[in-house]
Amino acid sequence: MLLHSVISTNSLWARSQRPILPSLFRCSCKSNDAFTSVSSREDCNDFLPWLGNKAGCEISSLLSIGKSAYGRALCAAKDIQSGDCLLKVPYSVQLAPDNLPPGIACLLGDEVGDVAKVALLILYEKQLGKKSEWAPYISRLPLPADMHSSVFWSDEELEMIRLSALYEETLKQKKQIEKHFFAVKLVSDNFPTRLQNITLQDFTYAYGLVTSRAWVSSRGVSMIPFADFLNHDGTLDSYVLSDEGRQHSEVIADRDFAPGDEVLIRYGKFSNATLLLDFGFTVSCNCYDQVRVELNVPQHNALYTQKLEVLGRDRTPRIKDDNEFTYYENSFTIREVGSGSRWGKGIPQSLRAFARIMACDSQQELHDLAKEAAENDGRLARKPLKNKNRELAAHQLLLSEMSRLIKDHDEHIKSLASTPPTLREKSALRQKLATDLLSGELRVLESASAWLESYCSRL
Ligand SMILES: C[S@@+](CC[C@H](N)C(=O)[O-])C[C@H]1O[C@@H](n2cnc3c(N)ncnc32)[C@H](O)[C@@H]1O
Repeated sequence: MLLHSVISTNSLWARSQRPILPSLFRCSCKSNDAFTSVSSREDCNDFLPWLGNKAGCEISSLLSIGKSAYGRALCAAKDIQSGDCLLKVPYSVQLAPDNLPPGIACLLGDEVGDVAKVALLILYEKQLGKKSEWAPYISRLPLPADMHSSVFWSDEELEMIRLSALYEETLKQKKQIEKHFFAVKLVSDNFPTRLQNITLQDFTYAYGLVTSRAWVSSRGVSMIPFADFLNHDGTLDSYVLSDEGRQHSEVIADRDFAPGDEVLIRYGKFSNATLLLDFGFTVSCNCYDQVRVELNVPQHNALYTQKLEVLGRDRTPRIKDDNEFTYYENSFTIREVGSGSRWGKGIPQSLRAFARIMACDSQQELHDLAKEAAENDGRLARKPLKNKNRELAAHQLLLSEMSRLIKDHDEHIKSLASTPPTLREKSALRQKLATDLLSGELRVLESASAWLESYCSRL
Protein backbone atom coordinates (compact mmCIF):
# COMPACT_ATOMS: atom_id res chain seq x y z
CA MET A 1 0.00 0.00 0.00
CA LEU A 2 1.35 3.39 -0.96
CA LEU A 3 0.63 6.84 0.27
CA HIS A 4 -2.02 8.69 -1.66
CA SER A 5 -1.81 12.41 -1.70
CA VAL A 6 -5.04 14.29 -1.61
CA ILE A 7 -6.27 16.38 -4.50
CA SER A 8 -5.36 20.01 -4.23
CA THR A 9 -8.37 22.31 -4.55
CA ASN A 10 -6.64 24.52 -7.07
CA SER A 11 -5.66 21.71 -9.38
CA LEU A 12 -7.17 21.36 -12.83
CA TRP A 13 -6.88 17.63 -12.75
CA ALA A 14 -5.54 15.84 -9.80
CA ARG A 15 -5.14 12.35 -8.49
CA SER A 16 -4.73 11.22 -4.96
CA GLN A 17 -1.27 10.54 -3.58
CA ARG A 18 -0.42 8.99 -0.22
CA PRO A 19 2.91 8.19 1.55
CA ILE A 20 1.84 5.30 2.50
CA LEU A 21 0.91 10.79 17.14
CA PRO A 22 -1.25 12.76 18.36
CA SER A 23 0.34 16.16 18.31
CA LEU A 24 1.07 15.48 21.94
CA PHE A 25 4.58 15.21 20.56
CA ARG A 26 6.37 18.28 19.38
CA CYS A 27 10.06 18.45 18.89
CA SER A 28 12.01 21.61 19.13
CA CYS A 29 14.71 21.67 16.50
CA LYS A 30 16.10 24.82 18.08
CA SER A 31 16.30 23.85 21.70
CA ASN A 32 16.79 20.11 21.34
CA ASP A 33 20.45 20.27 20.42
CA ALA A 34 21.17 16.86 21.90
CA PHE A 35 19.05 15.35 19.11
CA THR A 36 20.53 17.42 16.33
CA SER A 37 23.29 15.35 14.83
CA VAL A 38 26.06 16.71 12.66
CA SER A 39 24.37 15.19 9.64
CA SER A 40 21.09 16.96 10.37
CA ARG A 41 22.90 20.28 10.65
CA GLU A 42 24.45 19.48 7.29
CA ASP A 43 20.92 18.73 6.06
CA CYS A 44 19.74 22.13 7.21
CA ASN A 45 22.61 23.82 5.44
CA ASP A 46 22.92 21.90 2.20
CA PHE A 47 19.88 19.89 1.34
CA LEU A 48 17.20 22.48 0.74
CA PRO A 49 19.41 24.80 -1.36
CA TRP A 50 20.49 21.77 -3.42
CA LEU A 51 16.87 20.73 -4.04
CA GLY A 52 15.76 24.32 -4.75
CA ASN A 53 18.61 24.71 -7.21
CA LYS A 54 17.70 21.48 -8.98
CA ALA A 55 14.02 22.50 -9.11
CA GLY A 56 14.78 26.07 -10.18
CA CYS A 57 12.45 27.46 -7.48
CA GLU A 58 12.17 27.78 -3.71
CA ILE A 59 10.87 24.62 -2.05
CA SER A 60 10.13 26.07 1.39
CA SER A 61 10.95 29.22 3.31
CA LEU A 62 9.03 28.07 6.38
CA LEU A 63 10.54 24.68 7.21
CA SER A 64 13.95 23.37 8.17
CA ILE A 65 15.26 19.86 8.60
CA GLY A 66 15.80 18.59 12.12
CA LYS A 67 15.62 15.43 14.18
CA SER A 68 12.88 14.09 16.42
CA ALA A 69 12.20 10.83 18.21
CA TYR A 70 10.87 9.62 14.82
CA GLY A 71 14.13 10.17 12.97
CA ARG A 72 14.61 13.04 10.57
CA ALA A 73 11.83 15.61 10.82
CA LEU A 74 10.67 18.95 9.44
CA CYS A 75 10.29 21.84 11.85
CA ALA A 76 8.95 25.37 11.65
CA ALA A 77 11.83 27.75 10.81
CA LYS A 78 9.66 30.76 11.69
CA ASP A 79 6.11 31.53 12.80
CA ILE A 80 3.60 29.64 10.65
CA GLN A 81 -0.12 30.41 10.39
CA SER A 82 -2.82 27.88 9.61
CA GLY A 83 -3.41 27.94 5.83
CA ASP A 84 0.21 28.80 4.93
CA CYS A 85 1.73 26.73 2.15
CA LEU A 86 4.57 24.87 3.90
CA LEU A 87 6.35 23.44 0.90
CA LYS A 88 6.06 22.97 -2.84
CA VAL A 89 8.03 20.21 -4.52
CA PRO A 90 7.82 20.24 -8.36
CA TYR A 91 7.29 16.88 -10.04
CA SER A 92 10.56 17.49 -11.88
CA VAL A 93 12.52 16.82 -8.65
CA GLN A 94 10.55 13.74 -7.63
CA LEU A 95 11.81 10.24 -8.37
CA ALA A 96 9.27 8.28 -10.42
CA PRO A 97 9.39 5.18 -12.64
CA ASP A 98 10.10 7.33 -15.72
CA ASN A 99 13.41 8.43 -14.16
CA LEU A 100 14.79 4.95 -14.80
CA PRO A 101 17.39 5.12 -17.59
CA PRO A 102 15.67 4.05 -20.83
CA GLY A 103 18.29 1.31 -21.30
CA ILE A 104 17.02 -0.35 -18.14
CA ALA A 105 13.33 0.54 -18.40
CA CYS A 106 12.95 -1.05 -21.83
CA LEU A 107 14.16 -4.38 -20.49
CA LEU A 108 11.53 -4.60 -17.77
CA GLY A 109 8.32 -6.49 -18.45
CA ASP A 110 4.81 -5.47 -17.42
CA GLU A 111 5.00 -7.74 -14.39
CA VAL A 112 7.42 -5.27 -12.78
CA GLY A 113 5.18 -2.73 -11.03
CA ASP A 114 5.81 0.93 -10.22
CA VAL A 115 7.03 0.31 -6.66
CA ALA A 116 9.57 -2.20 -7.95
CA LYS A 117 10.69 0.24 -10.66
CA VAL A 118 11.30 3.04 -8.17
CA ALA A 119 13.08 0.56 -5.88
CA LEU A 120 15.35 -0.34 -8.79
CA LEU A 121 15.90 3.35 -9.53
CA ILE A 122 17.05 3.91 -5.94
CA LEU A 123 19.49 1.00 -6.19
CA TYR A 124 20.76 2.31 -9.53
CA GLU A 125 21.37 5.81 -8.15
CA LYS A 126 22.91 4.35 -4.99
CA GLN A 127 25.42 2.40 -7.07
CA LEU A 128 26.41 5.54 -8.94
CA GLY A 129 27.45 6.99 -5.58
CA LYS A 130 28.60 10.61 -5.74
CA LYS A 131 28.20 10.56 -9.51
CA SER A 132 24.40 10.31 -9.09
CA GLU A 133 22.51 13.55 -9.73
CA TRP A 134 20.34 12.51 -6.74
CA ALA A 135 23.26 11.77 -4.40
CA PRO A 136 22.37 14.41 -1.75
CA TYR A 137 18.91 12.81 -1.45
CA ILE A 138 19.87 9.15 -1.80
CA SER A 139 22.57 9.49 0.85
CA ARG A 140 20.02 10.80 3.33
CA LEU A 141 17.63 7.84 3.04
CA PRO A 142 17.45 5.60 6.12
CA LEU A 143 19.75 2.59 6.35
CA PRO A 144 18.41 -0.99 6.57
CA ALA A 145 19.17 -1.08 10.31
CA ASP A 146 16.74 1.81 10.84
CA MET A 147 13.82 0.16 9.05
CA HIS A 148 11.31 -1.96 10.95
CA SER A 149 8.52 -2.90 8.54
CA SER A 150 7.43 -6.47 9.33
CA VAL A 151 8.88 -7.56 5.95
CA PHE A 152 12.32 -7.12 7.57
CA TRP A 153 11.48 -9.25 10.61
CA SER A 154 13.07 -12.66 11.15
CA ASP A 155 10.84 -15.76 11.35
CA GLU A 156 11.24 -15.66 15.11
CA GLU A 157 10.16 -12.03 15.28
CA LEU A 158 7.19 -12.72 13.01
CA GLU A 159 5.98 -15.33 15.48
CA MET A 160 5.22 -12.40 17.81
CA ILE A 161 2.42 -11.27 15.46
CA ARG A 162 1.13 -14.67 14.34
CA LEU A 163 -2.30 -13.93 15.86
CA SER A 164 -2.76 -10.87 13.67
CA ALA A 165 -3.84 -10.79 10.01
CA LEU A 166 -0.62 -8.83 9.54
CA TYR A 167 1.34 -12.07 9.86
CA GLU A 168 -0.11 -13.49 6.65
CA GLU A 169 -0.02 -10.12 4.91
CA THR A 170 3.67 -9.84 5.65
CA LEU A 171 4.36 -13.26 4.13
CA LYS A 172 2.31 -12.24 1.11
CA GLN A 173 4.21 -8.97 0.75
CA LYS A 174 7.54 -10.82 0.99
CA LYS A 175 6.41 -13.18 -1.77
CA GLN A 176 5.36 -10.22 -3.90
CA ILE A 177 8.76 -8.56 -3.43
CA GLU A 178 10.47 -11.83 -4.32
CA LYS A 179 8.34 -12.14 -7.45
CA HIS A 180 9.29 -8.64 -8.57
CA PHE A 181 12.91 -9.29 -7.73
CA PHE A 182 13.04 -12.44 -9.85
CA ALA A 183 11.28 -10.65 -12.72
CA VAL A 184 14.00 -7.99 -12.52
CA LYS A 185 16.76 -10.58 -12.20
CA LEU A 186 15.51 -12.45 -15.23
CA VAL A 187 16.61 -9.59 -17.44
CA SER A 188 19.39 -8.23 -15.25
CA ASP A 189 22.17 -9.92 -17.20
CA ASN A 190 21.44 -7.38 -19.89
CA PHE A 191 21.46 -4.39 -17.57
CA PRO A 192 24.09 -1.95 -18.69
CA THR A 193 25.31 -1.39 -15.13
CA ARG A 194 26.46 -3.10 -11.97
CA LEU A 195 22.77 -3.58 -11.11
CA GLN A 196 23.46 -7.15 -12.18
CA ASN A 197 24.78 -7.79 -8.70
CA ILE A 198 21.74 -6.78 -6.68
CA THR A 199 20.54 -9.27 -4.12
CA LEU A 200 17.04 -9.96 -2.81
CA GLN A 201 18.12 -8.26 0.42
CA ASP A 202 19.10 -5.05 -1.42
CA PHE A 203 15.88 -5.12 -3.38
CA THR A 204 13.72 -5.67 -0.26
CA TYR A 205 15.44 -2.72 1.42
CA ALA A 206 14.80 -0.43 -1.55
CA TYR A 207 11.20 -1.68 -1.81
CA GLY A 208 10.72 -0.82 1.88
CA LEU A 209 12.06 2.68 1.25
CA VAL A 210 9.44 3.18 -1.45
CA THR A 211 6.45 1.85 0.53
CA SER A 212 7.42 4.02 3.51
CA ARG A 213 8.06 7.31 1.67
CA ALA A 214 6.45 7.46 -1.77
CA TRP A 215 3.18 8.99 -2.90
CA VAL A 216 1.07 8.27 -5.98
CA SER A 217 0.49 11.01 -8.56
CA SER A 218 -0.04 11.19 -12.31
CA ARG A 219 3.66 10.34 -12.67
CA GLY A 220 2.98 7.10 -10.83
CA VAL A 221 4.66 6.13 -7.57
CA SER A 222 6.96 9.04 -6.66
CA MET A 223 9.54 9.70 -3.96
CA ILE A 224 9.13 13.35 -2.96
CA PRO A 225 12.40 14.67 -1.51
CA PHE A 226 11.96 16.99 1.50
CA ALA A 227 8.20 16.23 1.84
CA ASP A 228 9.24 12.70 2.76
CA PHE A 229 10.97 14.05 5.88
CA LEU A 230 7.53 14.76 7.38
CA ASN A 231 6.48 12.37 10.13
CA HIS A 232 2.95 11.06 10.77
CA ASP A 233 0.29 12.02 13.25
CA GLY A 234 -3.05 10.29 12.57
CA THR A 235 -5.06 13.04 14.28
CA LEU A 236 -4.03 15.83 11.91
CA ASP A 237 -5.66 17.33 8.84
CA SER A 238 -2.54 18.12 6.78
CA TYR A 239 -1.64 15.88 3.86
CA VAL A 240 0.55 15.91 0.83
CA LEU A 241 -1.55 17.48 -1.90
CA SER A 242 -1.04 16.81 -5.54
CA ASP A 243 -1.55 19.80 -7.84
CA GLU A 244 -1.62 18.16 -11.26
CA GLY A 245 -2.25 21.48 -12.99
CA ARG A 246 0.88 23.11 -11.62
CA GLN A 247 2.76 19.81 -11.54
CA HIS A 248 3.87 19.98 -7.95
CA SER A 249 3.14 18.44 -4.55
CA GLU A 250 2.39 20.73 -1.64
CA VAL A 251 1.43 20.76 2.03
CA ILE A 252 -0.79 23.37 3.67
CA ALA A 253 -0.54 24.02 7.43
CA ASP A 254 -3.64 22.89 9.34
CA ARG A 255 -2.67 24.96 12.42
CA ASP A 256 -0.27 27.60 13.69
CA PHE A 257 3.31 26.65 14.54
CA ALA A 258 5.93 28.48 16.58
CA PRO A 259 9.58 28.37 15.44
CA GLY A 260 11.09 25.00 16.39
CA ASP A 261 7.80 23.06 16.50
CA GLU A 262 7.86 19.79 14.59
CA VAL A 263 5.43 19.85 11.67
CA LEU A 264 3.68 16.52 11.11
CA ILE A 265 1.10 15.38 8.59
CA ARG A 266 -1.38 12.52 8.40
CA TYR A 267 -0.23 9.81 6.00
CA GLY A 268 -3.73 8.33 6.05
CA LYS A 269 -6.30 6.82 8.38
CA PHE A 270 -4.12 3.80 8.97
CA SER A 271 -4.39 0.97 11.46
CA ASN A 272 -1.27 -0.19 13.27
CA ALA A 273 -1.16 -3.24 10.99
CA THR A 274 -0.90 -0.99 7.92
CA LEU A 275 1.57 1.35 9.63
CA LEU A 276 3.75 -1.57 10.64
CA LEU A 277 3.71 -3.24 7.23
CA ASP A 278 4.30 -0.12 5.16
CA PHE A 279 6.19 2.21 7.49
CA GLY A 280 7.65 0.12 10.31
CA PHE A 281 6.06 1.90 13.25
CA THR A 282 2.90 1.78 15.37
CA VAL A 283 0.93 4.31 17.38
CA SER A 284 -0.41 3.51 20.83
CA CYS A 285 -4.23 3.76 21.09
CA ASN A 286 -4.66 4.06 17.33
CA CYS A 287 -8.34 4.83 16.66
CA TYR A 288 -8.05 3.24 13.19
CA ASP A 289 -7.13 -0.18 14.56
CA GLN A 290 -9.14 -3.13 13.36
CA VAL A 291 -9.23 -6.92 13.58
CA ARG A 292 -9.93 -9.53 10.97
CA VAL A 293 -12.32 -12.23 12.14
CA GLU A 294 -12.86 -15.40 10.13
CA LEU A 295 -15.96 -17.54 10.46
CA ASN A 296 -16.50 -20.97 8.98
CA VAL A 297 -19.58 -23.17 8.84
CA PRO A 298 -18.48 -26.32 10.73
CA GLN A 299 -18.29 -29.25 8.32
CA HIS A 300 -20.18 -31.51 10.75
CA ASN A 301 -23.18 -29.13 10.72
CA ALA A 302 -26.23 -31.00 9.42
CA LEU A 303 -27.04 -28.12 7.04
CA TYR A 304 -23.44 -27.53 5.94
CA THR A 305 -24.04 -27.71 2.17
CA GLN A 306 -27.28 -25.73 2.27
CA LYS A 307 -25.70 -22.96 4.34
CA LEU A 308 -22.75 -22.66 1.99
CA GLU A 309 -25.15 -22.50 -0.91
CA VAL A 310 -27.19 -19.68 0.70
CA LEU A 311 -24.02 -17.77 1.63
CA GLY A 312 -22.71 -18.20 -1.90
CA ARG A 313 -25.81 -16.41 -3.21
CA ASP A 314 -25.21 -13.28 -1.09
CA ARG A 315 -24.77 -10.49 -3.62
CA THR A 316 -23.65 -7.82 -1.21
CA PRO A 317 -20.75 -5.85 -2.65
CA ARG A 318 -17.87 -5.47 -0.19
CA ILE A 319 -16.10 -2.13 0.03
CA LYS A 320 -12.37 -2.29 0.67
CA ASP A 321 -10.86 0.47 2.80
CA ASP A 322 -7.26 1.67 3.09
CA ASN A 323 -6.44 -0.82 5.83
CA GLU A 324 -8.13 -3.86 4.41
CA PHE A 325 -5.79 -6.70 3.62
CA THR A 326 -6.59 -9.79 1.57
CA TYR A 327 -10.29 -10.23 0.90
CA TYR A 328 -11.87 -13.55 1.86
CA GLU A 329 -15.59 -14.31 1.62
CA ASN A 330 -15.67 -15.52 5.21
CA SER A 331 -13.47 -12.84 6.76
CA PHE A 332 -14.81 -9.68 8.36
CA THR A 333 -13.10 -6.55 9.59
CA ILE A 334 -14.16 -5.26 12.98
CA ARG A 335 -13.43 -1.74 14.20
CA GLU A 336 -13.70 -0.30 17.68
CA VAL A 337 -17.33 -0.05 18.80
CA GLY A 338 -18.13 3.08 20.82
CA SER A 339 -19.38 2.27 24.32
CA GLY A 340 -22.63 4.17 23.77
CA SER A 341 -23.17 2.75 20.28
CA ARG A 342 -26.76 1.59 19.87
CA TRP A 343 -26.26 -0.07 16.49
CA GLY A 344 -22.88 -1.70 16.98
CA LYS A 345 -21.17 0.57 14.44
CA GLY A 346 -17.82 -1.11 13.85
CA ILE A 347 -19.25 -4.63 13.69
CA PRO A 348 -20.04 -5.27 10.02
CA GLN A 349 -23.62 -6.17 9.18
CA SER A 350 -22.25 -8.92 6.96
CA LEU A 351 -20.66 -10.59 9.99
CA ARG A 352 -23.94 -10.56 11.90
CA ALA A 353 -25.73 -11.89 8.82
CA PHE A 354 -23.20 -14.72 8.54
CA ALA A 355 -23.81 -15.59 12.20
CA ARG A 356 -27.60 -15.63 11.63
CA ILE A 357 -27.15 -18.13 8.80
CA MET A 358 -24.87 -20.20 11.01
CA ALA A 359 -27.54 -20.20 13.75
CA CYS A 360 -30.30 -21.50 11.46
CA ASP A 361 -31.49 -24.90 12.52
CA SER A 362 -33.76 -25.98 9.69
CA GLN A 363 -34.04 -25.90 5.91
CA GLN A 364 -37.18 -23.81 6.31
CA GLU A 365 -35.35 -21.06 8.22
CA LEU A 366 -32.63 -20.93 5.59
CA HIS A 367 -35.20 -20.88 2.83
CA ASP A 368 -37.08 -18.01 4.53
CA LEU A 369 -33.87 -15.94 4.83
CA ALA A 370 -32.92 -16.52 1.20
CA LYS A 371 -36.45 -15.65 0.08
CA GLU A 372 -36.47 -12.45 2.10
CA ALA A 373 -33.10 -11.46 0.62
CA ALA A 374 -34.29 -12.15 -2.94
CA GLU A 375 -37.42 -10.06 -2.38
CA ASN A 376 -35.36 -7.12 -1.14
CA ASP A 377 -31.91 -6.09 -2.34
CA GLY A 378 -30.26 -9.51 -2.21
CA ARG A 379 -28.61 -8.76 1.14
CA LEU A 380 -28.89 -11.73 3.42
CA ALA A 381 -30.09 -11.74 7.02
CA ARG A 382 -29.54 -8.04 7.66
CA LYS A 383 -32.59 -7.73 9.88
CA PRO A 384 -32.86 -9.35 13.32
CA LEU A 385 -34.28 -12.88 13.09
CA LYS A 386 -37.96 -13.06 13.96
CA ASN A 387 -37.23 -15.97 16.25
CA LYS A 388 -35.59 -14.28 19.26
CA ASN A 389 -33.92 -17.50 20.40
CA ARG A 390 -32.22 -17.84 17.03
CA GLU A 391 -31.16 -14.17 17.09
CA LEU A 392 -29.71 -14.74 20.54
CA ALA A 393 -27.96 -17.92 19.41
CA ALA A 394 -26.41 -16.07 16.42
CA HIS A 395 -25.01 -13.31 18.59
CA GLN A 396 -23.86 -15.71 21.29
CA LEU A 397 -21.95 -17.51 18.61
CA LEU A 398 -20.18 -14.26 17.74
CA LEU A 399 -19.63 -13.55 21.39
CA SER A 400 -17.94 -16.90 21.92
CA GLU A 401 -15.68 -16.25 18.90
CA MET A 402 -14.76 -12.83 20.35
CA SER A 403 -14.06 -14.40 23.76
CA ARG A 404 -11.75 -16.94 22.16
CA LEU A 405 -9.83 -14.23 20.28
CA ILE A 406 -9.67 -12.00 23.37
CA LYS A 407 -8.23 -14.85 25.43
CA ASP A 408 -5.63 -15.64 22.74
CA HIS A 409 -4.60 -12.00 22.38
CA ASP A 410 -4.47 -11.44 26.13
CA GLU A 411 -2.28 -14.50 26.72
CA HIS A 412 -0.01 -13.60 23.84
CA ILE A 413 0.48 -10.01 25.02
CA LYS A 414 1.29 -11.27 28.53
CA SER A 415 3.78 -13.76 27.14
CA LEU A 416 5.44 -10.96 25.14
CA ALA A 417 5.71 -8.87 28.29
CA SER A 418 7.32 -11.73 30.17
CA THR A 419 9.84 -12.57 27.42
CA PRO A 420 12.88 -10.40 27.95
CA PRO A 421 13.95 -8.99 24.60
CA THR A 422 17.47 -9.92 23.65
CA LEU A 423 19.92 -7.23 24.54
CA ARG A 424 19.76 -5.69 21.10
CA GLU A 425 17.84 -2.44 20.78
CA LYS A 426 16.20 -3.64 17.55
CA SER A 427 14.56 -6.64 19.24
CA ALA A 428 13.19 -4.52 22.06
CA LEU A 429 11.69 -2.09 19.57
CA ARG A 430 10.09 -4.85 17.49
CA GLN A 431 8.68 -6.44 20.64
CA LYS A 432 7.06 -3.10 21.48
CA LEU A 433 5.66 -2.82 17.94
CA ALA A 434 4.15 -6.32 18.23
CA THR A 435 2.67 -5.45 21.62
CA ASP A 436 1.14 -2.21 20.28
CA LEU A 437 -0.36 -4.10 17.35
CA LEU A 438 -1.92 -6.86 19.45
CA SER A 439 -3.06 -4.46 22.20
CA GLY A 440 -4.91 -2.39 19.59
CA GLU A 441 -6.59 -5.53 18.25
CA LEU A 442 -7.48 -6.59 21.81
CA ARG A 443 -9.10 -3.20 22.46
CA VAL A 444 -11.22 -3.59 19.30
CA LEU A 445 -12.25 -7.14 20.24
CA GLU A 446 -13.18 -6.11 23.77
CA SER A 447 -15.33 -3.26 22.49
CA ALA A 448 -17.15 -5.61 20.10
CA SER A 449 -17.63 -8.18 22.83
CA ALA A 450 -19.07 -5.58 25.23
CA TRP A 451 -21.54 -4.46 22.56
CA LEU A 452 -22.60 -8.04 21.76
CA GLU A 453 -23.13 -8.79 25.45
CA SER A 454 -25.30 -5.74 25.81
CA TYR A 455 -27.26 -6.66 22.65
CA CYS A 456 -27.87 -10.19 23.90
CA SER A 457 -29.04 -8.91 27.26
CA ARG A 458 -31.56 -6.64 25.50
CA LEU A 459 -33.11 -9.48 23.46
C1 LIG B 1 8.07 9.48 5.23
S1 LIG B 1 9.33 9.06 6.35
C2 LIG B 1 9.41 10.42 7.46
C3 LIG B 1 10.84 10.90 7.71
C4 LIG B 1 11.71 9.97 8.51
N1 LIG B 1 11.56 10.22 9.94
C5 LIG B 1 13.19 10.09 8.13
O1 LIG B 1 14.01 9.95 9.03
O2 LIG B 1 13.50 10.25 6.98
C6 LIG B 1 8.47 7.80 7.23
C7 LIG B 1 9.26 7.15 8.34
O3 LIG B 1 9.38 8.05 9.46
C8 LIG B 1 9.19 7.36 10.70
N2 LIG B 1 7.95 7.87 11.33
C9 LIG B 1 7.09 8.75 10.79
N3 LIG B 1 6.10 9.04 11.65
C10 LIG B 1 6.32 8.32 12.76
C11 LIG B 1 5.63 8.16 14.01
N4 LIG B 1 4.51 8.80 14.28
N5 LIG B 1 6.16 7.30 14.92
C12 LIG B 1 7.29 6.62 14.67
N6 LIG B 1 7.98 6.72 13.50
C13 LIG B 1 7.50 7.55 12.56
C14 LIG B 1 9.07 5.88 10.33
O4 LIG B 1 10.37 5.34 10.39
C15 LIG B 1 8.59 5.92 8.89
O5 LIG B 1 8.93 4.78 8.13
